[in-house]
Amino acid sequence: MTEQTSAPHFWALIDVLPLAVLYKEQARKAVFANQAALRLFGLPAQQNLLSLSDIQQLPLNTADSDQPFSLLQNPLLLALSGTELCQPLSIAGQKLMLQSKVISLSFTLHSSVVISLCSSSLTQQRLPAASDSNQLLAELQEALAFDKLISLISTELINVKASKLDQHIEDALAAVGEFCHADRSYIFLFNGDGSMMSNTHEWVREGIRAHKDNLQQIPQPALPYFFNIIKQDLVFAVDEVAKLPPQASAEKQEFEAEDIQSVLCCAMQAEDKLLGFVGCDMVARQRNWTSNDLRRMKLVGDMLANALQNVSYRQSLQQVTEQLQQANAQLQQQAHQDGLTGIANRRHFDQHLEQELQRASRHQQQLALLMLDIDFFKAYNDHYGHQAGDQALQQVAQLLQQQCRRQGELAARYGGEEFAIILPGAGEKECHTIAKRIQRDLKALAIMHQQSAVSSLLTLSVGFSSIWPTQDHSADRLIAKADKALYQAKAAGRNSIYHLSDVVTS
Ligand SMILES: Nc1nc2c(ncn2[C@@H]2O[C@H](COP(=O)(O)OP(=O)(O)OP(=O)(O)O)[C@@H](O)[C@H]2O)c(=O)[nH]1
Repeated sequence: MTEQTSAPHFWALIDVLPLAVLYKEQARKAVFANQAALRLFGLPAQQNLLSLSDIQQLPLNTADSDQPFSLLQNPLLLALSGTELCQPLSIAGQKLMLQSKVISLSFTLHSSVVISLCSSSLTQQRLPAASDSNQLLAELQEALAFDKLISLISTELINVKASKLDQHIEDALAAVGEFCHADRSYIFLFNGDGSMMSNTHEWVREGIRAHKDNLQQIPQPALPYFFNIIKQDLVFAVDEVAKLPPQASAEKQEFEAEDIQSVLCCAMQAEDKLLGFVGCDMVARQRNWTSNDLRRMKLVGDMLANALQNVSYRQSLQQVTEQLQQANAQLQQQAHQDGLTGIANRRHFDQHLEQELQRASRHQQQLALLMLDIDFFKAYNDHYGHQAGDQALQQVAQLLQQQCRRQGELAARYGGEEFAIILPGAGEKECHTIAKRIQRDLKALAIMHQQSAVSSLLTLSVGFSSIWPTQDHSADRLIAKADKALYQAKAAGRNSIYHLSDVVTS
């Protein structure tokens, strides 16, 4: 017995009652049967914990025709799923009355179902009349239909996409509105600190006025009684708005302005956080809310709260993922970029040259490398200052970048005032043309250099090498070749273009 409850005294008492009792905490699977129930079903005294499949096997027949119940109409299963019943039936020819109640006991976290089976003669006066039986049947069918619909919607809601959430919420609101015979059902969500609420979704019966648009950002002081009750009790149930207490005058005024006669709201909580509430109104007539209405509303509230929470988790996860991806891309770019000039840095240059060498070797294409160095740059720095030197480096870098228009072409800062350009597919003639164009464009920028020995403007020297790469070619060899040509251009007087030993002065 200790398996299904933390209150053994309570069970010791129930166990010896002469009345047959079945008990199930809603969060647990097993159903506890007391001694009288076991005797009634002809089960051994020790088998006081029954599974749902044990329950299905019990010899239960209809009261009038002694036929076994179909699965969907089995009153024990209906009662255990939370439908409150008062129904005649027969067990082994004995006429009995089944009564079930959903209750909350202080020592259990969840509500529980208590089912009693007693001789129908004891409850003769409470037996339903023929018309009541039809009513009972209609209620049962409705309860069943509601449970089916809700389990369908909740299955859909488990992994609902943000784009489909609104549709599913509206379906759930329509279901709860219909099954609670309400005229309007809705969801309100609280803002971050719970000081304001807004109507986010609404369902209205045909002919009933919608109010959603007028119910946005309602502050707590506007409806203080309602805010307090829903936050403290998690349920706000009013059968007759006219009978609201004096301290609820603001609420009464608001409800009357919306022609509301009865209201039922249940909090939506996720992980102990109050997200908002789901509720419904009676407009055309007044209604005394039943425990079934409350159960349905709670069920829908829990379901929607979970769905809203899941979608919000997934959205924030997606947001964080996107931020991380952006930060990663930025880091990646920074790792490949020269801080001063913004063009490729030496690390990027090395990787790119290696890739292009392999590609050129695979496709048997030429690959050219230009090395470019500003002339008399120390003198420029000394004369115009380091900051002006930085600006000149940036201008040159931009100019070189503009030369790289085709796929695979890359301009990089090789180090200090030395730059490099990788030109896949370029032969000597093309390299020379590009080098000339660079010198011409630099001249057009007209960066003054009074201390230069070759010109009054900033100039640069170029060395290049163009090869047909094979497996044996290494990046180091290509760089060494272009660098040697650059050295020769410098030695030959600067502001020159050199291709190994062939000097072509500008
Ligand atoms: N402003 C600035 N100057 C730099 C930077 N990196 C290197 N330099 C300077 O570039 C100058 C290079 O001087 P050298 O290697 O003597 O060459 P040079 O004066 O250009 O002479 P040649 O190359 O022979 O024409 C040095 O004064 C460095 O301080 C930089 O990021 N900013």
